[in-house]
Amino acid sequence: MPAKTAPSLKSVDELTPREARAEHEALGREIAEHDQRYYEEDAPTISDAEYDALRKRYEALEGLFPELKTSESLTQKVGAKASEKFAKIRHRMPMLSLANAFADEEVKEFVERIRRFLQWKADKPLVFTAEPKIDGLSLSIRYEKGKLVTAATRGDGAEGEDVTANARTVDDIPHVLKGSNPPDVFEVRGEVYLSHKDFAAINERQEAAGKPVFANPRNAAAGSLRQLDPKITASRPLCFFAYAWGEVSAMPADTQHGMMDVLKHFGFKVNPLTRRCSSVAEMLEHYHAIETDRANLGYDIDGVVYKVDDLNLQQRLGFVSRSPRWALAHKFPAQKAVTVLEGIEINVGRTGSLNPIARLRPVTVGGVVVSNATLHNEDYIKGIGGNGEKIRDGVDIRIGDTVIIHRAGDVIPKVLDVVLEKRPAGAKPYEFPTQCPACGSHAVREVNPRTGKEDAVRRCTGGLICPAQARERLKHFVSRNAFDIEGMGEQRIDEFYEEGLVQRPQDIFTLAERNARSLKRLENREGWGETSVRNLFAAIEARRSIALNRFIFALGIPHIGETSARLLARHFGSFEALREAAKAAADPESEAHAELTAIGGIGPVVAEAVVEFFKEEHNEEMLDALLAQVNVESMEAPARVNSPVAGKTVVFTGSLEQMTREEAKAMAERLGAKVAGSVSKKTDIVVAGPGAGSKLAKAAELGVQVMDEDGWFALVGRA
Ligand SMILES: NC(=O)c1ccc[n+]([C@@H]2O[C@H](COP(=O)([O-])OP(=O)(O)OC[C@H]3O[C@@H](n4cnc5c(N)ncnc54)[C@H](O)[C@@H]3O)[C@@H](O)[C@H]2O)c1
Ligand SMILES: [Zn+2]
Repeated sequence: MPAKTAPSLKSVDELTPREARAEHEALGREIAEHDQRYYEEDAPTISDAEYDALRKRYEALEGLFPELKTSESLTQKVGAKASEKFAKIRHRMPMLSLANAFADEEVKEFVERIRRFLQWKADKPLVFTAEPKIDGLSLSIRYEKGKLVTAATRGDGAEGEDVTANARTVDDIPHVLKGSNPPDVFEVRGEVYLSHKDFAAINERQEAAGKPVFANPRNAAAGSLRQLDPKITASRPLCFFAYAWGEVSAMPADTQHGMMDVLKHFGFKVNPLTRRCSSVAEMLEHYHAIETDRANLGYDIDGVVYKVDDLNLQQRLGFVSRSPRWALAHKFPAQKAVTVLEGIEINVGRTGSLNPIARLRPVTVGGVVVSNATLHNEDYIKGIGGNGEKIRDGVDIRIGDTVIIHRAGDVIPKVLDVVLEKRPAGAKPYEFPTQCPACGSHAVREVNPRTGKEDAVRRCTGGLICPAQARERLKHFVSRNAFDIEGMGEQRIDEFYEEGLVQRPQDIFTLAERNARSLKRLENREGWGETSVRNLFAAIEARRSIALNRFIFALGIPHIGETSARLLARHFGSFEALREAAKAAADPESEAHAELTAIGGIGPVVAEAVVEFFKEEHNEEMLDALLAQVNVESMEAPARVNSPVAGKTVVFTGSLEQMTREEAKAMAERLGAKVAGSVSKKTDIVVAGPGAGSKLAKAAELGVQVMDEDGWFALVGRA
């Protein structure tokens, strides 16, 4: 979090020049930090409305103290510098921002200003276009002789990021201009955005993969376009609306709306809600119509953009520092409403997170009836969350409270504040459940061993038996490095789960038997035949016997990846031994507990997860049923490996050329070494390939033995 500027209690005109300078400087720093998060990292920490308020104050300071307005001022700048991660493209015509307005009155002033500037007669109509302001990120696409040659983000307006390969994966962006006679050079500009539906799907996938979710569709769109790997961009269904242009060798129209028709002609989508207006009243009418329709559009917009229609007049009007004089963004007010919190429900996510949902007395916000809102997490309700995730210090949220809800562009509204004066007598602090409402298992907040901090999210420990998580867990269970059942992909699991055929892991192994008995036979499924069914059953049969490490990994115990599974398998040799030890280790004073935590490579977090897993009665039942179906192969008691690296800790760094990282790791482990991710005093050997950086430096500093790949092979042989 940036240092929050203490909100000055004084209005701008009460400040001394010194105070103004100090505040201007502090605000500038704060805004720059938000810009960095928003433009560079695609992860803002404050809402756009809050950001706009900071900007407004900053501009007001410069308005009254013009000496603060230097060329370094943020009022002179657009966006943020292009990221170093990308190649740069210099814009032949700068990509600018837009002046903002919030009140209807400001729209009137905007039109009057333009009339004065052009000395336009009072009774002569002046035409504007009014169109939705799409909340995405702008992109400039250059076509030469009708062919797409480059695509760049706005960056700081002068220079953007080269995202050509990524832009080519967007369906709405033609690779070749359609229609006839495109200008030799035609730079098309517009907005890349994501629909609400696709945004929700992307976040679901992010969550399922344990990756951070995006705050809103804009960030998700920006994060998706600004990828170093165009394949990732291609997997995200980005959309594009064209609404402007940069360099054009021969202008094909002389009005804004005429240019929209041209863009359409060349194969672009242009927004259908664009209107021509010839008075302020018409502009405002269209603004309010769009505002009312906003929730039904299926994508985020954050206002309406007015533009002078006549391109000659646009030319005459020109620019003021960072925005054209002929355009205005009329933003929608943040949408807030007051209602009563009637209850709190806990929704269990696909990865076991317990998500609190506010049940609200239905209330209309911006034309939409809202009856649910997110409460984020336990700490948010308690009023102790960090990271801006709290309403106000120490203010908790209780059932019966009168609350202020906020519906921003995002899809899920949130509870923003509590009206404490209206708290009913006897309202009690909310007790967050410690058991999963979906399966009854314990729900815990993990402690990050590195920071010692509790995770904000409470998670169900039910794993495979929790219906809320079952599908994801089943997918993991059959995945490549677990049971690896051919023909049981993610989609099949989804189908079988929905049809009630496979809901628990053991069901997979009774599928053939049940099929033989049932009338509802797999052979009768659409697109299936005897052969496909036979193949599936054969694939399942082939896995009735499984290696111990794979079996442990397949269980999906939190924090047990392949490596820990292998370590546990090697240490205990059989599943029964592991199970017994884990149960005995429930007593933290026990020998078994000491033994578990002493296994090399198994830290306290993993040990705790193992203990928790075997503590659950549901898991025990599932295991009994599963073990009645499959044979878990025992492992030889760990052979004392006799190799020059046995018992040593090895770190691989840099790019390896003779083996993959995984191979290297497997090899070292086979030879009895422990492979670590970072260099510490405990490290014995660092194997460094080309490009090794900080780890190499650290090794030198600690005096750790360093060798290259050849050195490694010389030491351990090519076995
Ligand atoms: N929350 C944060 O931390 C944070 C930080 C930085 C910026 N922001 C947000 O970004 C805004 C400033 O960004 P900005 O400089 O891009 O200005 P802007 O978003 O207010 O307006 C300019 C942009 O509007 C877009 N646009 C969408 N539809 C358009 C249309 N039909 N015609 C023309 N342009 C259209 C273009 O991409 C253009 O670059 C702030 O007002 C704030 O809302 C938020
Ligand atoms: Zn559960």
